[in-house]
Amino acid sequence: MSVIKSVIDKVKHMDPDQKEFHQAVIEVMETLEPTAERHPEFVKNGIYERIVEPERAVQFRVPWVDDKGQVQVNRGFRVQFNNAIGPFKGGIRFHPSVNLGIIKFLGFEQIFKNSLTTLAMGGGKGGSDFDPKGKSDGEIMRFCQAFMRELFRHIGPETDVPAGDIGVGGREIGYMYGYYKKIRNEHTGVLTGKGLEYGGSLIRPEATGYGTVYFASEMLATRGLDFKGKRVAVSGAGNVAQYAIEKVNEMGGTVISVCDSGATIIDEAGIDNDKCCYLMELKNVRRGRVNEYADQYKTVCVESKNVWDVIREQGIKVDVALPCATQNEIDGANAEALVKNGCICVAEGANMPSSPEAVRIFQANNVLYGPGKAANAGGVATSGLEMSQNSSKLSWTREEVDSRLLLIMKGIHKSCLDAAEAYGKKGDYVTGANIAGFVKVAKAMLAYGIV
Ligand SMILES: NC(=O)C1=CN([C@@H]2O[C@H](COP(=O)(O)OP(=O)(O)OC[C@H]3O[C@@H](n4cnc5c(N)ncnc54)[C@H](O)[C@@H]3O)[C@@H](O)[C@H]2O)C=CC1
Ligand SMILES: O=C(O)CCC(=O)C(=O)O
Repeated sequence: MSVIKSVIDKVKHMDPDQKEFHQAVIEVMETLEPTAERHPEFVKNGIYERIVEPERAVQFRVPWVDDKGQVQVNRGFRVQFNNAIGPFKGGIRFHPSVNLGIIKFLGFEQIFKNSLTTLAMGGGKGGSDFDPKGKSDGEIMRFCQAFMRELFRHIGPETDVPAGDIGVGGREIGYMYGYYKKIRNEHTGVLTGKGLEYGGSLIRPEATGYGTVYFASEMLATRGLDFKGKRVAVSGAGNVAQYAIEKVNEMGGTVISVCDSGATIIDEAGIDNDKCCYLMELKNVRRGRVNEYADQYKTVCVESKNVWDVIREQGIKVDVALPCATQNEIDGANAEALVKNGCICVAEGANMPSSPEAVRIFQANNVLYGPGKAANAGGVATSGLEMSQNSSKLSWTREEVDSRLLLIMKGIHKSCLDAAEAYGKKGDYVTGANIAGFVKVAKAMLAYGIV
């Protein structure tokens, strides 16, 4: 039996209930088969067996008091997956669906993504099953403080540097950083995504969305195409979606959709910058739902369905798809419909938003398909730039950070294509991203011996 197959079997056997983690491991491992042939030293030194096992996974109790004075208890996680090439690095997710398997899938993906950025960052991820929806600002603060009350002992600027993800934005990072500073009595780059006043980097809020569009633009350019005049479907309405919309508008495309977990909006006239500002205020300040956008601009609003279901059911034409909400939001039927409706490019702002069947359909139909670990790496890359600024106690201009982000995204695009070609899979961004990300980490692990 090949080492890859036995690693996959073992992962399934050890944690049978962690289906998202299995999905991520299978997707990566199946493309790494040729690396095992070309690098027998990886096999001999158990690199494949070791890379699927986190360095450590911490689970903890998060007790906090709600506005009614009642004690609530949530579960917190930090999975420190791999620090071969730098401190553990990856976001924190607050969402009711969070469990150990989901944090492991995200932490595993982060290893390869962070490696692709060329910066010195290992892979990690954390989160809680806490649901921020409908919570008051005071409740959010008390929860963030309770979460950091345990997390602080596991992280540090040279050890593990968390950031935001679903349900964790600037406000939550502020509360967590403030509490860390209080109990550690030190001002240090232990979190990224910080406010500009206390060590944050310009462009970090924009970076994941902008980076995804930069990546898509590179993919389109391989076919002599660009965003001008393209109809673009975006899902989600949070951090990644908002700045993807802004950048698509700048590049001359028209964004026709957004969604949250309550509804999908189809705006045939396009979500221009004024409407995007309205969306940002609605989501980031008023913490409202997207159906208010439909009331404001008299657009289509479909309750309880995601963007991809609505596109399929209504036969909506789309040139480019930017899924920016959550994992497995595009299933096989949705992928078939996107292909049928003319989609030529999919760049994943979210982590693993396409099911394995959807990925197969995109690839079989010659759709330019950019997996999340490559397409959305601009966020963590800019977190790496925030770490550099914190270490040197400098703040770079917006132009400097944005130009570095663009260069990094172009570099990732090239590494994916180069690795794919070198391993006989020309044009396959999935294989390219996995192999390019993996080989660097594997060589570092090899250098350390068995530790
Ligand atoms: N924030 C960042 O820098 C990065 C985020 N990502 C990924 O991008 C995705 C979005 O993250 P953010 O924008 O940061 O989070 P966010 O919390 O700001 O926004 C998430 C959006 O997706 C929607 N959403 C979540 N689950 C949904 C569901 N089941 N159906 C429909 N809509 C749903 C939410 O309503 C919200 O509008 C996630 O997959 C995250 O892991 C990836 C790289 C970096
Ligand atoms: O900026 C970071 O460290 C985390 C970004 C993240 O969570 C991701 O890339 O999925």
